[in-house]
Amino acid sequence: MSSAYKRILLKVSGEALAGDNSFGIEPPFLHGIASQIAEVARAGTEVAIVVGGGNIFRGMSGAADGTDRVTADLMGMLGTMINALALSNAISRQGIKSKPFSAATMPSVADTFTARDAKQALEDGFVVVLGGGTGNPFFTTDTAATLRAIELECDVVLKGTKVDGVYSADPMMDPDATRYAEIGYDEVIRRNLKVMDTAAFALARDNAMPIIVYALDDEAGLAGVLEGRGLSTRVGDPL
Ligand SMILES: Nc1ncnc2c1ncn2[C@@H]1O[C@H](COP(=O)(O)OP(=O)(O)OP(=O)(O)O)[C@@H](O)[C@H]1O
Ligand SMILES: O=c1ccn([C@@H]2O[C@H](COP(=O)(O)O)[C@@H](O)[C@H]2O)c(=O)[nH]1
Repeated sequence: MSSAYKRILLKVSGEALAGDNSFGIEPPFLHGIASQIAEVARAGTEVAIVVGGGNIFRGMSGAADGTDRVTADLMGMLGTMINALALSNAISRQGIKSKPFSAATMPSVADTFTARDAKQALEDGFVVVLGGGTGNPFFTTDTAATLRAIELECDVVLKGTKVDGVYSADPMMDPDATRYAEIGYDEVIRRNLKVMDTAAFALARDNAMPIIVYALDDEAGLAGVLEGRGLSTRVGDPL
């Protein structure tokens, strides 16, 4: 296997960890994703991961149910930490060194994220799994993924999710939606395509960080997507 990328930032959707359920972590899905990550790491690509938390708690829905937004977002960020611990452990069980970091200080749980320490861990051959999002309310793990990719000088963000790319409309809602093979940052923002939030796309644009959106259950797997096989959409400046 050969990949054009030396260091990648993989965003793993929290919802994908729940598999066919709407909540929690399903071990076969967790271990399937960990095995794809281990394959890529074994082949020499440095991998940093940001995990979402949609399978545990989303701040917006908590706030809609009456919890104040800041508290609800803190709960959401803690949810991503649960996923980060689970994924880091699953990667270690594949025989690949992995270290979780937390955006919030919780020393008995994980090292606190600093770009310096996370970069050092990557250079030492660890897959780093970054929980707690950006550490700030009113953000998402998509923005955290883009931010960390820039801080860690990654070559690309891979957004692994339930759909196989960016569509003209939400493909879960509109069966006539069509997939883009490639789309520019400004167009994805102008068309308000919701596969990632606008803040994440704007940060990526301003720092020329390319994003590849693909389905975590793509047959080609993460390794194949990195080699340009499988279905995906590249968001970025025209090649
Ligand atoms: N134009 C679009 N193209 C593709 N997907 C879209 C589009 N608009 C909305 N979506 C939806 O965006 C979803 C992916 O984003 P979402 O933020 O919900 O998930 P995630 O960030 O991967 O999950 P989590 O919050 O659990 O980590 C897809 O499942 C899809 O239904
Ligand atoms: O930087 C961040 C990242 C996340 N949150 C909260 O966590 C949940 C889960 O994250 P998803 O990106 O939706 O998977 C999110 O709904 C926010 O409530 C945050 O506050 N700040």
